[in-house]
Amino acid sequence: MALSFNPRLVRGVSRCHAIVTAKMALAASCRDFSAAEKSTVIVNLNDNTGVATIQLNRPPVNSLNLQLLTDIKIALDKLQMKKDCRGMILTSSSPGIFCAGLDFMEMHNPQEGRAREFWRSLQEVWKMLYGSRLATIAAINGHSPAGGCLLSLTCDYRVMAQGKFMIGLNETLLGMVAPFWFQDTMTNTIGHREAEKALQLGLLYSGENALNVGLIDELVPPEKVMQTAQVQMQTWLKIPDLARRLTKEQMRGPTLQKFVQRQNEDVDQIMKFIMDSATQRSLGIYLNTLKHKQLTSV
Ligand SMILES: CC/C=C\C/C=C\C/C=C\C=C\CC(=O)SCCNC(=O)CCNC(=O)[C@H](O)C(C)(C)COP(=O)(O)OP(=O)(O)OC[C@H]1O[C@@H](n2cnc3c(N)ncnc32)[C@H](O)[C@@H]1OP(=O)(O)O
Repeated sequence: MALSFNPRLVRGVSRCHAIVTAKMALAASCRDFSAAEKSTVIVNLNDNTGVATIQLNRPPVNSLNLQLLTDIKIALDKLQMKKDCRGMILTSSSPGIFCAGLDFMEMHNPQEGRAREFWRSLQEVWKMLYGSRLATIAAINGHSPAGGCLLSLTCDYRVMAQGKFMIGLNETLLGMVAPFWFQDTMTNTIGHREAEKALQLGLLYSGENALNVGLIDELVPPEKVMQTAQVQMQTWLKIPDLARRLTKEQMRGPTLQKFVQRQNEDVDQIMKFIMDSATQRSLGIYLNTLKHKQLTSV
């Protein structure tokens, strides 16, 4: 079985059971494309529809560490090389949490070499997703702060689960500045004025408010998130691939070009920032706040 769990992190047997059940249900018409035995993603491609699903599978919160980023990249590489794959739905195997953003363990007192590799992997995953030839839909089945929000923003369409879930780029709450390409992705989605507020205040939106500002496209009951994403995917796949893809390239091209020009500079800036003792102090304070559950949404 292609699942590996750290028992300390798994909250109950029911979650494990749900994943196994979901895998069995998909097995009939789908091929398993998971990167490796211990992969932190579950990947399936439905041969009939040409639609793939990538499930983030790193309990308890799918925080993005080097391994998860690497596995996402491998999965995307494989899918994009398959001619018959036309669409991809990005979701989580842990209902209630889409993705908690970057793994604090990669950010808190890191080794510089590892930190560089980590940041380059994040850049690579963003670039691949934002420029993907596939039609992409985020099925946001839970909380989606910071890097989780960024992942969903790379997709062409976002469906989110109703409930007490939060989504947004909350970097300033951590005493951090969302890099320019996080900011650009946000601005391209919700417009300059709303992004200015969202980014400076580190706003975490409720589903309703995210819908109001255009951060997500649909808000549905949790059990309907996947189904809604699949129905929506049919709309995107009705459009001839080449026309849709070239339009996406033209719309996103300037953002991607700006990114490529400044990619190395971005790594250097992030390294300077993350290796600084004041940053680490402020991150330590945030981690302490997190333990006491003071995060709220607007
Ligand atoms: C090398 C480069 C490094 C840094 C780059 C520097 C600068 C760039 C600028 C900024 C970029 C930032 C992008 C980010 O993504 S930063 C991450 C921001 N994420 C958050 O603020 C989310 C924090 N988490 C939460 O709010 C909640 O956990 C939740 C809402 C997602 C889920 O709440 P729950 O109540 O369901 O679960 P918890 O009990 O809170 O968590 C369970 C468990 O998981 C741990 N955890 C949560 N989030 C993270 C995380 N991001 N990384 C690692 N671990 C995380 C949490 O501590 C709990 O652990 P324990 O069970 O207590 O051991």
